[in-house]
Amino acid sequence: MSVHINAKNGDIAETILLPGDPLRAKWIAETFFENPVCFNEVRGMYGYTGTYNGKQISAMGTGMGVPSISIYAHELITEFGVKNLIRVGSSGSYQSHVKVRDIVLAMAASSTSGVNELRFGGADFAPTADFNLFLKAVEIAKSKKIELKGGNVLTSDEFYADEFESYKKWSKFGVLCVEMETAGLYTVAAKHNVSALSILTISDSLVTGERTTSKERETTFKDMIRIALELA
Ligand SMILES: O=P(O)(O)O[C@H]1O[C@H](CO)[C@@H](O)[C@H]1O
Ligand SMILES: O=c1cc[nH]c(=O)[nH]1
Repeated sequence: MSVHINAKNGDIAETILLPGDPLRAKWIAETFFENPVCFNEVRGMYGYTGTYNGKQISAMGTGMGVPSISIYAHELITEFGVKNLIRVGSSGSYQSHVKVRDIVLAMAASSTSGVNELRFGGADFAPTADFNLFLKAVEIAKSKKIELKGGNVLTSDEFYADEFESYKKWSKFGVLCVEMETAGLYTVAAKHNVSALSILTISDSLVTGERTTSKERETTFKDMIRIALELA
């Protein structure tokens, strides 16, 4: 048992899927896992372990933002021995060629979060995906004929930016989309020498203003989850 996770040693698999929304973790477990068992309800941050194709696998919510995912990633790694942390999140597009419902693999995460500036005394740290998980995700997607995009994403500390137009600077430098956790996840994984990958589904576009309905999101999220499940 750790400060925020009420589980015993062995309750959590080496590979865990990490959506921001704890109800998405419950949905993943109930939809895709065989024999899902809930290991955490502390703060309503549901965590489940089951099997998929005979392999043990877990899913747990992380909450929103770098501090929240950093707490859960730290405890999962240091207290429960988790080795592969796969974020399965939603994201807003910054590019006209990145369409609503597309799936993006975050190769790296730029950030407006101050955590790494503090940690590295003002110097930059480039949070990056685990190369092997990235390659494996590409192969899985190919075999399932699921199209992917890959590149730099922005991990923002703001969901409601003061200046909407500020996204255009990132867009100009090729950043594909915005979300709120990947830079934190990749940094904590790097610190503890374990593997992490963020798979993101585009839920809305800052360029066109388009948004998916919750029903459409469920279907497209399924493709992202089908890739993530096979990374175990
Ligand atoms: O859908 P999730 O995984 O929560 O991800 C995105 O959605 C939340 C904002 O609505 C932020 O957590 C952002 O990163
Ligand atoms: O963090 C997020 C997630 C989806 N869409 C956004 O605009 N931001």
